[in-house]
Amino acid sequence: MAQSVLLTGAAGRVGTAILADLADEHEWRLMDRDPMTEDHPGEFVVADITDEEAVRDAMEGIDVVIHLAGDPRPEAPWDSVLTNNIDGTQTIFEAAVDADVEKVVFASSNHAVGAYETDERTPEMYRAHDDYLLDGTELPRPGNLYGVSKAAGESLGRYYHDEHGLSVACVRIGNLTKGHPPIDYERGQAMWLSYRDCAHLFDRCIRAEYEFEIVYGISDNDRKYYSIDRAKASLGYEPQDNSAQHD
Ligand SMILES: NC(=O)C1=CN([C@@H]2O[C@H](COP(=O)(O)OP(=O)(O)OC[C@H]3O[C@@H](n4cnc5c(N)ncnc54)[C@H](O)[C@@H]3O)[C@@H](O)[C@H]2O)C=CC1
Ligand SMILES: O=C1O[C@H](COP(=O)(O)O)[C@@H](O)[C@H](O)[C@H]1O
Repeated sequence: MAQSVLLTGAAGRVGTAILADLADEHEWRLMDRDPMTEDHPGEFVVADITDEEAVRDAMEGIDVVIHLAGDPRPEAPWDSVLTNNIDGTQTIFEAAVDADVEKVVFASSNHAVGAYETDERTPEMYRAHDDYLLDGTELPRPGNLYGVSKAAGESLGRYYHDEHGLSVACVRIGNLTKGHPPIDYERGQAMWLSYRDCAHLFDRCIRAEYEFEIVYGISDNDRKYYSIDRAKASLGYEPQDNSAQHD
């Protein structure tokens, strides 16, 4: 059944990947502080996620929120991630609860756990023969302030689930690259997320039933150091791509 979905950060890369495959699958309300130049489904709201009134208006009649908007730069400074990623995400969760939204899907990141990639483990952990695997049950271990902001977003999700009953899925997205895995970048190949697997994974987050989940968002790469078992079991994720097919 088509659901009414609010997609924040719709004009960005992840939003573009989602809409490329799912434009006709759901009823979309798109939100971004930058207007979208290309054709898009549904209505488009130009607003900043830190504008509480605009967010509350955009939340009306929505079943599911996919929250992508934020500063995506691993090197982003604290004032930006505090405003856009932490404060903005809290505004989204609070408004979602007040509007009786059923599910919020939060775009977390590999950088929430980046510091597990120690000098002792790398680069071996990026290779197919290495069996080191994070599965989503480990504690956050950010390697930068951007990663701290993503760990904070996951904690906000846990809180809004436990205290307010919201269904929350946090997707620790790997490296979304269009067409092919990153070239000459072993780490990026290990956490590659193809555009079609990205759209499929977020579609599963819209459709599946869950309480609170943290899953890794990568394709079924031979090199992987993130398990996709939880995404398969709790969401029904069935990725089709593998960076090894592009070697
Ligand atoms: N692209 C990737 O490989 C990965 C992305 N992510 C996360 O996924 C989300 C989307 O990332 P991308 O699409 O790659 O980034 P992007 O920069 O291409 O898109 C982000 C969009 O959010 C909008 N935005 C930013 N701050 C906003 C605000 N305060 N209010 C309203 N709109 C705002 C921007 O205008 C932009 O269109 C981000 O939260 C990022 O941290 C996480 C891991 C990997
Ligand atoms: O969270 C993110 O991760 C991806 C991949 O990280 P990188 O360290 O391999 O660049 C990054 O491209 C993206 O911008 C960021 O939001």
